[in-house]
Amino acid sequence: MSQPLDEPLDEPLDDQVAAPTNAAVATVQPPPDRSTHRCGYVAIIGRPNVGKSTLLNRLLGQKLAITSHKPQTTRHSILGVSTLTCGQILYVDTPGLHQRGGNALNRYLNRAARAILADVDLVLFVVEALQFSDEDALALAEIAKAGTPTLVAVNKTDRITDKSRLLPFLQALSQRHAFVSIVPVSALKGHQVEPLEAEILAALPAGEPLFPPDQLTDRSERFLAAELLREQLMQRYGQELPYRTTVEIESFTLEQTQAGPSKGTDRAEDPRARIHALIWVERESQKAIIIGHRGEALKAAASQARLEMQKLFGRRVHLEVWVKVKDSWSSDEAALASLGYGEY
Ligand SMILES: Nc1nc2c(ncn2[C@@H]2O[C@H](COP(=O)(O)OP(=O)(O)OP(=O)(O)O)[C@@H](O)[C@H]2O)c(=O)[nH]1
Repeated sequence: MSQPLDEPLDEPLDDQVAAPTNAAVATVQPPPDRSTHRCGYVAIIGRPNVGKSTLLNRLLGQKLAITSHKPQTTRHSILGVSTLTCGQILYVDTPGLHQRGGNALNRYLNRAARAILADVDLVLFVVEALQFSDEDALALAEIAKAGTPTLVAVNKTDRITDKSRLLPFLQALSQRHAFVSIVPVSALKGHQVEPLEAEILAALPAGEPLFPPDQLTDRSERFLAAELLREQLMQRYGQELPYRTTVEIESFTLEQTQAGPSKGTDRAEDPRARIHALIWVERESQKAIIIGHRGEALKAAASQARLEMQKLFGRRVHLEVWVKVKDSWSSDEAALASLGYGEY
């Protein structure tokens, strides 16, 4: 059984729609010598909810990774490409390392984070100012095991009114591991992000760019569409329900909205994306909650997701969303693999 939306969610294109460009360009002064051009992979690691995805979006200068106030929003690693005048930084956002290793999804998330740690040039370890929990210690233990050079971003400094409290925290942190450096930041407010970026760049090996300068990610629009819909589920529904859901893009096609070039230009209009998405839940009762009274809840979520997709893709989007029940998808390894959680 599936539930379509009453009406298509196809509204006029927002004037603010921007193509995915890399707005972080030229935040660091280029060194005169071209041979110092740097390029490398940086894994963003930390416990759930510490602000990894928010920091990645800030470093990229635009939203790529989804965020919410709930822990474990990130389930897939995602590559964000930041092309600067004197280097290219390839950020890998990872699912938060966590202790609750219980079900198949959690085991998958930990495996994913560990595999990435061993395979990058630099680790950006994100912790929260004045907080160092058992989960942070667990993440640091994994980092130490991998032996990769590590820089720390001490995030959420905007929450600390008495900044003098930070110094002893930073000193204690420096005793825990031989970090390359420790930089206090606020990903939310954008404080100290440029000095952090300069430190990251300086710690990368010399090398030519691996991606074209206008490429923001290696992930497809299809993948990003699923993530943007899942973000709405994380942000809008109760504490537990989002963890019992996942999103699958059943079809993603591009259709030309006009036969020839747009009026007054010699360029054909960008093709519109036509997306059919499935939201998988584990029980009929969850399906009813996702859909809401007369479909209002689902319609609001899908409508916002569609606007976010248009912003990221820089093209019009027609989105149809259906909700289906798949029993215990999150605890079954085979079901996980069928939903795209099979890389690690
Ligand atoms: N006050 C404050 N809040 C922040 C900051 N950075 C992130 N947050 C908030 O912290 C919450 C979690 O942020 P995310 O970026 O989703 O965290 P994450 O580490 O990617 O989370 P996981 O997906 O669980 O791994 C969100 O509500 C953010 O708005 C910050 O610098 N200051």
